[in-house]
Amino acid sequence: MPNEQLRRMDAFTFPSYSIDFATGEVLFDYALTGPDGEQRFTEVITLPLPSEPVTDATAATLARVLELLHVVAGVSYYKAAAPPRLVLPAPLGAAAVELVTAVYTKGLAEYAYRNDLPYVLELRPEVPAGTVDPATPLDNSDRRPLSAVGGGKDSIVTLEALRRAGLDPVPFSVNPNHVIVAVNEASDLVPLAARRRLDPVLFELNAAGARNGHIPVTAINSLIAVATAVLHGLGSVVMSNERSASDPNLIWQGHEINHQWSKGVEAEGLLRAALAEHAGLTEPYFSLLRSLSELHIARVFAEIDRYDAVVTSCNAAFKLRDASERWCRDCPKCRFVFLAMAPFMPRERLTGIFGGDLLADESQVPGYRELLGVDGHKPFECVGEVEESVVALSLLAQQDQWRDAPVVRALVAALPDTAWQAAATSDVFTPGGPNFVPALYAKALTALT
Ligand SMILES: CC(=O)N[C@H]1[C@@H](OP(=O)(O)OP(=O)(O)OC[C@H]2O[C@@H](n3ccc(=O)[nH]c3=O)[C@H](O)[C@@H]2O)O[C@H](CO)[C@@H](O)[C@@H]1O[C@H](C)C(=O)N[C@@H](C)C(=O)N[C@@H](CCC(=O)O)C(=O)O
Ligand SMILES: Nc1ncnc2c1ncn2[C@@H]1O[C@H](COP(=O)(O)OP(=O)(O)OP(=O)(O)O)[C@@H](O)[C@H]1O
Repeated sequence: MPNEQLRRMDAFTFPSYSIDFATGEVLFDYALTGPDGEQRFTEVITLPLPSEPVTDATAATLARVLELLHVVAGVSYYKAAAPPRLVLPAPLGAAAVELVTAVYTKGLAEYAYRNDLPYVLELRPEVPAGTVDPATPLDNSDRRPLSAVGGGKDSIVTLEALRRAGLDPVPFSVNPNHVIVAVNEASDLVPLAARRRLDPVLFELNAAGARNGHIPVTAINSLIAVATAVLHGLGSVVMSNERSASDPNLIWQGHEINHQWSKGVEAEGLLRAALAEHAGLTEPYFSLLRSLSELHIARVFAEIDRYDAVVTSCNAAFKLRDASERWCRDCPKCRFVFLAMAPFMPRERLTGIFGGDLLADESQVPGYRELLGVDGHKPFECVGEVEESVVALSLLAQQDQWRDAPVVRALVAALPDTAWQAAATSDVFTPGGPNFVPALYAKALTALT
């Protein structure tokens, strides 16, 4: 469909969804509609099947989770045109509507900002009139947790915290690539995996110049994880989203623009409330690392060495096409994670993990200046706060192994006195902020930190 026609689309709808219990295949249909006709999409998600037959009660709860996932996963296709109307397929309760509204506004805020589409920040879904039958309550909170694994340091810390506390986690990933497979192998735990296939038509539209941009992928992966946990009779889905994920990159048109919005604590609360209301799940989902800073997580990770040969936090390794093998060593996330780990491990170990020494490479200085708040705003990436980078740098400046590294010297010279004063009183190693971690799990984290 030509781009001009896409731009004239006036509504995004959700025609149908279905699940096949023989294959685990879930089909989600979407449509962009407008004066020139419609553009249909089908996303396919394949859930891992349990060995036991699925009971009616499980199928009913699963259907409720999939109803939420159908609507949330639509963001990938909505964004190809960003029409003014978002027309939901069925009545929803207040908490579910709040989640959906936030996913399409706050979750698409970076996309709205980069494409200069301020109305997306104000989008309100049209909800069909009617009531929703109350969900049957399901309390699986005493079952084995499903631990989402993204291949990076954060989910490794969570997996190890749960394992060491005897909680017997089941690693789980959506579309595990070779990095995630290697992390799971290093863990010696038996993982579950779901497959997610975006409609190839989306890539054709992208190539032809359709609107494109960042989407709240963690909200989608999280609901796929909850669906898998329900299907397998497992307990809570445990995420590894850190404190700083809740902090915005910038303010635009009076709205917070946060690249990591669906990793933040607001999204976590909305998802939990929607799952409780719509699916009856009492303890479905939380982030174990919510109260920790990235720097704190890096310090904990340094105590664990069984994943050194495989851990990869760089997003370039997770692209659908032309992915890097492991760390690309030239993006904000590589720079930040290198800086965050450096104070807590021998230089040789760190350069072994990354395949190179970023603090020896002066071409990295401009990127590090952004992370340290000297230039520009916090990059649109999964990186910690400026304060965390400054604290890491101040620790490096005190260590013989790093003090004379060219990048460390250049950055120490670039930072104003005020930044050092802020670092000196920083609370980055003091857990804090709101979280939803149940008491049993909080103990698992405390034991590791
Ligand atoms: C790997 C990555 O960072 N991808 C972002 C990148 O996409 P790119 O085109 O370079 O590569 P692909 O990921 O292979 O995607 C191809 C196109 O497919 C569409 N798409 C992909 C996944 C999806 O769920 N829905 C989609 O519509 C999209 O049109 C792509 O062009 O740039 C894109 C545009 O800015 C980003 O949307 C891609 O981000 C992925 C969705 C992704 O998985 N990103 C995570 C690594 C990520 O950014 N995580 C955040 C958490 C953000 C959150 O709130 O959840 C983080 O770690 O901070
Ligand atoms: N493919 C995936 N399948 C399931 N969960 C995922 C996937 N990718 C990321 N996640 C989860 O989403 C959350 C955010 O991902 P993120 O990439 O920030 O974390 P990570 O890979 O654990 O660590 P790092 O921040 O070091 O990259 C984490 O809880 C992670 O486990």
